[in-house]
Amino acid sequence: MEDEKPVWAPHPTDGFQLGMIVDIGADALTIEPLNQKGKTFLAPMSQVFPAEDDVNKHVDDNCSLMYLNEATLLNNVRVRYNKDHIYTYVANILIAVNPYYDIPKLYGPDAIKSYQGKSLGTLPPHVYAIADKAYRDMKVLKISQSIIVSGESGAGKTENTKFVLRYLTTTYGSGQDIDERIVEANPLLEAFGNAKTVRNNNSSRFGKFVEIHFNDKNAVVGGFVSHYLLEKSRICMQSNDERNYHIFYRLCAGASEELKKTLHLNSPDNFRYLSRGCTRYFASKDSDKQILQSRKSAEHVKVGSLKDPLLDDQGDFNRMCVAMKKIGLNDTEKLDLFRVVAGVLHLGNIDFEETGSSSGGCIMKNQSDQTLKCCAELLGLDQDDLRVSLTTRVMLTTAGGAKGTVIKVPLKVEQANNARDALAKTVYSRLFDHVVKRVNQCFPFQTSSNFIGVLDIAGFEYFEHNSFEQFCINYCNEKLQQFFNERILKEEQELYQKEGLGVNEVHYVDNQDCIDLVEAKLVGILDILDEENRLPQPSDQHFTLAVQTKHKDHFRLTVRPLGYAPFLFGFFHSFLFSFLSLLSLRISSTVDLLCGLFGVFGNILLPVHSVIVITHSFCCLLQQFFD
Ligand SMILES: Nc1ncnc2c1ncn2[C@@H]1O[C@H](COP(=O)(O)OP(=O)(O)OP(=O)(O)O)[C@@H](O)[C@H]1O
Repeated sequence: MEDEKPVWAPHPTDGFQLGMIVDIGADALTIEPLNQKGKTFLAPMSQVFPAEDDVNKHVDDNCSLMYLNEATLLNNVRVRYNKDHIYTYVANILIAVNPYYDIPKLYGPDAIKSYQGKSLGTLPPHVYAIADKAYRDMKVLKISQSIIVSGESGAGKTENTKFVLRYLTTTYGSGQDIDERIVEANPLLEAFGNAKTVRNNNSSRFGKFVEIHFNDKNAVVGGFVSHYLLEKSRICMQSNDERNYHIFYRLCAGASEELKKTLHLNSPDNFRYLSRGCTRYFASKDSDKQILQSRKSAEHVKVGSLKDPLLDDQGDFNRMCVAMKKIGLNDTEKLDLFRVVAGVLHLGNIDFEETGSSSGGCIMKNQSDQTLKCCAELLGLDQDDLRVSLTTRVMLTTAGGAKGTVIKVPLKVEQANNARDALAKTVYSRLFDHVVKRVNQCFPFQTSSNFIGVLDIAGFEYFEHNSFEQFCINYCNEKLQQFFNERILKEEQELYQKEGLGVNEVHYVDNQDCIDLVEAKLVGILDILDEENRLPQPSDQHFTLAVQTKHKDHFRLTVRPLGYAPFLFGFFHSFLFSFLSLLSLRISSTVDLLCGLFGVFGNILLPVHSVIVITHSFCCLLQQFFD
């Protein structure tokens, strides 16, 4: 840091603030903020950074900053964001800050045309430039390329993924309807796999890897979508402000009277799987008027519709039907999909009660008879089979004279409720698998030379109540981060060394220990979990104890005192929930990763793969900084 020059010093709420160093202590600096003359504060030396000469100037690429540190980088992105330049490079990584409104002409046909064949850096940073670079690399190197889109919920991953797909199909498509089909598949996937959460009205609750395939002339010939980790818990339960998957509401709001009758539909608050969350529809002032009062929940009638410029349940239902037709689904297939969706809703309304007999089992409540009938009819099941499957479990005798005999053991009410919910989750997730499979059949290809893949998966998640799903998502993100570490930091540094470049070693947080904790053979959490699963009487307590014993004092593991533990759950299926509230894994943060990346990218060579990094935590920090 140079004398008499402003510095960035930490600010408790704003991230960083500009100030002058007025005194240097043993470990701390005394800072006088530029906008509060006479007021000073102490800041740790390691958290004070030199500022650029002109803090209002911005650069397209963070690597062009004179001083590369967390504060200059944040400031550069902030200044750009305020001018609607939402994209910034870090070499060939792209940072995107979600503008939450349509920036005029940013993605239009002229913009698409202008990025075609242009090297990175010749035009302002853009997601189209990354897509074009991937295409050119694929063409020149004859190697398939991948674009990783990473960031927290609501950061804009899915929107940017869609821009990449649109760019590639528009610019390098064959001009046939296959290009349109690839783009049209999105509304269908989003209807079944997206939901309103507290952070994002259109949150993808599944991860996907979309491949755009090219022939030997490098023209688009087809696509393929692989999907991961659909959030199943949402099918049966959502928090107050969240909703189930869009399709449920779209069907209730948009189905014709005839379809509504066929599917025995009603307003969302009549279904258990919808009524515990938010039951309002997304609608504009006009479309709200078109939805019949009888289809609206009491909450919707009282408070009004949910508002989002991109979402409208009734209109989206009609758009989805058009998209289904465009990608080749006929009316029968369409109706079959809707029948399963409605069947799941009716399944959730089935109730049980104790029989009062000595067997201790339960029966279906009389009032559920009609619901059972609808559900069985919609799902194509025999009513009695469904009733028996929900109220009993099958046991095979393994010893004695009657070895292999099937015995039906009656379930208690709570067990039957669990069986019902498990069936609903399985049916819906199989339906989602089917939707993806059907979408894939819509853009088939005979041969393909190479592909460009776009990975769009949920970023790190940490809620007040975390379930097994958060555990899996975070584990996946740790693996992704390790890939970054290996691919970008470690390999690049090895290359520098090999080539004798005198570049200082860049230290980064290695998360191998975190990954080992989860996946190591025998002692990893997943193996311990499998082991617990095999016990005749698995329990939360025993599992938690096993993890604690095997990983005493592990840096990544926080163990709550046992007396505090919610060991009330009697059934095995739920033990993970209590386990997760007992042990919290300290995950490596995306910000750590970014700092690692930014630390080295001033010197880095271009890697083969293009990478987009979108960080929401980073955006939150920025937001504070901006206010
Ligand atoms: N480039 C953009 N321009 C305008 N609005 C945007 C842009 N990117 C995102 N948005 C807005 O932000 C919302 C959230 O974006 P998106 O669904 O892509 O986030 P995400 O990172 O995929 O979140 P999740 O992980 O929850 O699926 C979008 O519905 C849209 O309203």
